[in-house]
Amino acid sequence: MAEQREMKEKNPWHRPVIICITVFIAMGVITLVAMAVVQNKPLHQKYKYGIVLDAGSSHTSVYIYEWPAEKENNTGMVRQTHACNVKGKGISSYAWNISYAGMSLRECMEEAKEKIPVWRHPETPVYLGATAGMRLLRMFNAAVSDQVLSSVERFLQTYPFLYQGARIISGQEEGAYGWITVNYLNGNFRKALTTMGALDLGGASTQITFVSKQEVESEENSMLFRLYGNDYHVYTHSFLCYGKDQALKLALAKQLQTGESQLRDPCFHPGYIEQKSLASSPCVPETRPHDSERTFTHTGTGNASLCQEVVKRIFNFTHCPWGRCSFNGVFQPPVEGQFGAFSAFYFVMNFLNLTSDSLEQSKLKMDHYCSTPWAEIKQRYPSVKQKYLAEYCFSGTYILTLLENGYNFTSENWKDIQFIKKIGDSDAGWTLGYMLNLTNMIPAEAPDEPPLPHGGYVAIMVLFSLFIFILFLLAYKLFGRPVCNANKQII
Ligand SMILES: O=c1[nH]cnc2c1ncn2[C@@H]1O[C@H](COP(=O)(O)OP(=O)(O)O)[C@@H](O)[C@H]1O
Ligand SMILES: [Ca+2]
Repeated sequence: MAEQREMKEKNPWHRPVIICITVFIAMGVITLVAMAVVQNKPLHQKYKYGIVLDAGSSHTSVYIYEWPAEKENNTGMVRQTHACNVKGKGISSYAWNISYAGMSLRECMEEAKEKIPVWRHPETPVYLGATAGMRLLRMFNAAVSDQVLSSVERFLQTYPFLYQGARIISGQEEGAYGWITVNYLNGNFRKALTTMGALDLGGASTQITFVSKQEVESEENSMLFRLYGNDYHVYTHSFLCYGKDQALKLALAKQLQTGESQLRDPCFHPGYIEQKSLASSPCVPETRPHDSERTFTHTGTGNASLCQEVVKRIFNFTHCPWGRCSFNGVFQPPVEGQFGAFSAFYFVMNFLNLTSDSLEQSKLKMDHYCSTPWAEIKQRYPSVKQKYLAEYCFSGTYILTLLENGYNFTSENWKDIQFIKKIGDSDAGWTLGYMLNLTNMIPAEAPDEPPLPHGGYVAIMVLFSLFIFILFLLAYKLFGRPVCNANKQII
């Protein structure tokens, strides 16, 4: 007994002070590793900002984007933090009131000044891109469209941001940047996944953009992007005058061709009656000289199938100089894959509750909706803007016709169209893609990334420290006593 006690006392592992020291060392290792790892993380995320103004035909929106400053070239980092709708109409409507075009942006730009930290103002880029409304104005009167752009330019330059220009973007750019936006936000580039097509419906133009495995026969519809180490052969087309507001003008002009002053229109609800005039625009050329403002009485008859016949007449399906066409002699390969349909595609289909219906169900619902009397519609939706409300029967029918007869979607692939407004926090639209491109934020080649994300690295370090600690304990249990026993045998 006395020998045993002596042995225990000689074995240092049996002393409580040594046990305590071991535990403290192990805990110290864990704490040190954890602290070193946490300390390596940047102190706090510093954000950078960018502002893009979408000067559309119907109105202007101001978008603010932010991204972590040290992750500028990592794709998937940019997100929309704020959107502001400019009151009033689009900048092209200031053609005869030019000095107010810039001033109209004041409220939203003041908001941007408040939302972005002051110290970031001088390095925050501001871009303005104008779309089909300004394209039409330029066709109508190039000098006036230049003056409108100068007015907004002068105004934007009074702000403390880094002004990067105001210009009319091409239809090709509008389509391509919309496609970049939806695929960037869905993380498709980073993961080298198959991409999603983009369908954008505005007031004055509409865009279709998707990756096609088939050859793109017409050069003007073909774009090549190298993003994140992958090549994308993209088909894109923008139809000027086929946004929903100009398409309505085309449909009215077609029906007014007979020269009557009374128009009985199946695309408007029964009981709808308004005095209107149809001003000539580059989309609706004057059919008769000296007849630039045709006034007429517009009455609704509410019949969706007849409306579809009217809408079909604004497309030319017979002339096609290529292997295959969408309409108006424009080449289009067969649609393939998933599509995101945004802006007015979403507003209209969402209002009509058609975002998750089949093509057949959508047509049946449109029959019912269009034949509902105007008085009942107004009563049912008292808070909806009357201009939108009056036009939803036309707009819904136009969308179904454009997608089915124009782009050749079928009952089978209708489910591949997702009507979307936002992806995460960011609106689907061309603006984000535009900014990503101009700031070179999507690299052509994939940058080298650390093998582990920061969180995973911390977890592994802590687990390893724990593992070492447990090994210490085990070693004590296993080797502490046997040493005594061995000594006993020798004795
Ligand atoms: O809440 C809504 N309901 C229906 N249509 C809407 C709503 N908000 C916007 N819109 C429509 O979306 C379209 C937006 O077009 P935009 O102004 O972007 O023209 P653009 O892209 O052809 O230049 C317009 O036709 C506008 O009337
Ligand atoms: Ca638009």
